[in-house]
Amino acid sequence: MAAFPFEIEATDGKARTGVLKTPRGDIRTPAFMPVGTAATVKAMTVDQVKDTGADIILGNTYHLMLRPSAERVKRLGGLHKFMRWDKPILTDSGGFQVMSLSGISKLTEEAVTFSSHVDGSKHVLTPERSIEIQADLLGSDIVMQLDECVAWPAEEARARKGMELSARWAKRSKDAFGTRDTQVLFGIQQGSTFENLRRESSERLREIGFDGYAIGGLAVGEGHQAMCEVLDYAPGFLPEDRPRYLMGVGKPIDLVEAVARGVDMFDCVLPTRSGRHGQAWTWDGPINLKNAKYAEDETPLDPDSDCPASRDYSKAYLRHLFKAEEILGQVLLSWHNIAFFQALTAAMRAAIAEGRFEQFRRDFAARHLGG
Ligand SMILES: CN(C)CCSCc1cc(N)cc2c(=O)[nH]c(N)nc12
Repeated sequence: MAAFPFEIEATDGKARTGVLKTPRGDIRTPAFMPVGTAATVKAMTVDQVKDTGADIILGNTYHLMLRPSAERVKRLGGLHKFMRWDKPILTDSGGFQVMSLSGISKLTEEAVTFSSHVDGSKHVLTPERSIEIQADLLGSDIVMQLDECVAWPAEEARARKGMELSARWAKRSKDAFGTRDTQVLFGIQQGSTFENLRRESSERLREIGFDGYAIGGLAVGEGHQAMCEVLDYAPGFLPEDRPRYLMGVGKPIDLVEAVARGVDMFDCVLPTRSGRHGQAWTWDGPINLKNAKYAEDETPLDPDSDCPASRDYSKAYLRHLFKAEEILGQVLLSWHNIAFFQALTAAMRAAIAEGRFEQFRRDFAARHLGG
């Protein structure tokens, strides 16, 4: 019996909508998880994040083990208490961030060893240590196995090596995690853009058995088209009665097209990172608020939104804040963008429940990409 029941309430084609029930609260799927890398969703308070409708946020093993250290977070009561977020948290296992953020790093069968991008200190991350950090020290609700995300493009032989290492680390992660009744462990499918490798990765993960399955190795530069081609088959290799989490994705159109192919959960830094740089995501596509055409535009980003950042502030004021490099601009636009991503997943959940997802998918693309 899985520790977290996953109840699929409706399907429409390959799209599903449901609820992942956890001790800290229900996660409505399709779900977008705001990224809270260093124990904060950047530029937002936890109350603002909650206000957007987010049911779960992401934390990061890599960042928190370096600063303030996982042991200190533990001494301070764990990640939920430390950052005052009492709903579910999913933590990534750290390997991906090591390869993309740290200085010198070495990857062997045993571990990833690397130097901190913060102070150059040396660190070792094994599947066992990553589980200890996530499950015992940070206290996250959804724990990710340690994996190797192979860079794109990859030769098949290289992709196979990474997939096989990740599968061996999946077993070590599961053995280290053991059985727990208030936390769950997700395996991560690898295999780059090779169907046979993705199938084999999935078979190995299913043999080991996980409470949920992530699709890794995408959103690494392959582009929307190539990602969708992998998603035409990759989700279907995973158990249909467990959540499927597409890591690091993505733009609004990526979420819609991935939901159409059977994905349930997403995380991406895009809404917060682009918000800090003046890009607002809307039903009509992204807009750059620094553009002079908004200088005296008194309309809000979305008058129909229940998010104050979307409903109550004029584009002219938001543009002013960015031109003046006022911190409030970054706060309001991060808040608006996260609220938009939550409104998008809520609209998809409703469309699937009402059997009209294909129409939603067509209408969204026409309006959002229409230009
Ligand atoms: C804040 N987020 C960007 C971090 C969580 S998602 C990071 C992340 C992104 C992508 N694209 C691929 C992978 C992957 O293959 N494996 C792991 N462990 N993490 C991944």
